[in-house]
Amino acid sequence: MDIIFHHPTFNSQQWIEGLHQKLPEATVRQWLPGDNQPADYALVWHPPVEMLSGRSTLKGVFALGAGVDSILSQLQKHPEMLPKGVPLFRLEDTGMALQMQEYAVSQVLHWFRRFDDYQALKQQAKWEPLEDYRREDFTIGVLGAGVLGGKVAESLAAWGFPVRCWSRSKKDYLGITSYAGAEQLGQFLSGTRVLINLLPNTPQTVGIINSELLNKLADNSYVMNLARGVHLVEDDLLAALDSGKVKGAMLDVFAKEPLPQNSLLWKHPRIAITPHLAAVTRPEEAMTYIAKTIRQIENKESPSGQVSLDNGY
Ligand SMILES: NC(=O)C1=CN([C@@H]2O[C@H](COP(=O)(O)OP(=O)(O)OC[C@H]3O[C@@H](n4cnc5c(N)ncnc54)[C@H](OP(=O)(O)O)[C@@H]3O)[C@@H](O)[C@H]2O)C=CC1
Ligand SMILES: O=C(O)C(=O)CO
Repeated sequence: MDIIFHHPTFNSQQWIEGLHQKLPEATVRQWLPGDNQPADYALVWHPPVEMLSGRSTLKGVFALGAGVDSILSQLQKHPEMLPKGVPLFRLEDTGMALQMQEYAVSQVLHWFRRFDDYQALKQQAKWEPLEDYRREDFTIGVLGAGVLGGKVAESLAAWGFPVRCWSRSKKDYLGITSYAGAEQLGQFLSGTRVLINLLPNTPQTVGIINSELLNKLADNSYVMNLARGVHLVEDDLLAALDSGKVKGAMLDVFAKEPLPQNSLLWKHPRIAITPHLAAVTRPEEAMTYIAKTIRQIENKESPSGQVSLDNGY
């Protein structure tokens, strides 16, 4: 079994050795330009078109992350990159859900305990106890209730917050109110105080966090974008912060990354920024999932994690 690997920044040697340990029967190699030797599986992130094109022997392609938007947008331009019938898999959780939970819970608690206000008061050397926020006024709405959104919603519910989620299909998560489809988006937004985005980037979700959506949130709301920068209309967020509709935002992802030096987002006192690391690929967990999935494919079983090319996620 031959496996080819390409990632622009990961340590290839670590992956080659790690995969070989988990799949001793496999020969794993880093793909380099000009390599058109046969391969059964390809592990990729931002793959060059020539790496995959014309590989009729492939049995599966693995995206080395959770979001497959960059691969699918490349596929649109170069459909020959994925020979018909070759399944594309993505990382489902493999350690990312816990990271997302840490990120979301810590920031929600920061806002709930008004640490943002106390930071501002500190700038003025003001000793001023503020009124507590009440959990019942702090409804959290998670856009996207899949592998990561579902786990984030559950972790916030465990802290006693009222939590709701929005997805394409209805969910049955314990203690979480589920809304589904475009027709229920308005209901989901109404009364939501903290909006957390964990949607995939698809034609239906681009620009979804815009002024129309923000205006439907509760007053003094908060926005956390953990999914993709293209979901958020940055100017609309800035306007909502300046009008007072939105009180604060925490952004991990941006339309342009790295976020340009001259972006107004850097300067806004009520926007916190992290450089796209809400959840990163954990090599050990990812390799365990990939090895297990390859075995399932070889045994003609149906593994989970296959991307629906029709749905775009
Ligand atoms: N910032 C970071 O570091 C990281 C960001 N990400 C981002 O997080 C995203 C989510 O990951 P993950 O949870 O694994 O993805 P999933 O595919 O498991 O979940 C996606 C969710 O979004 C819902 N959804 C998709 N399209 C729509 C729509 N048009 N309307 C309503 N709901 C919709 C799906 O609904 P349904 O369940 O009904 O299908 C599903 O609940 C990734 O695509 C990636 O972009 C991921 C990892 C790290
Ligand atoms: O896995 C993903 O989709 C990511 O965004 C990793 O940072």
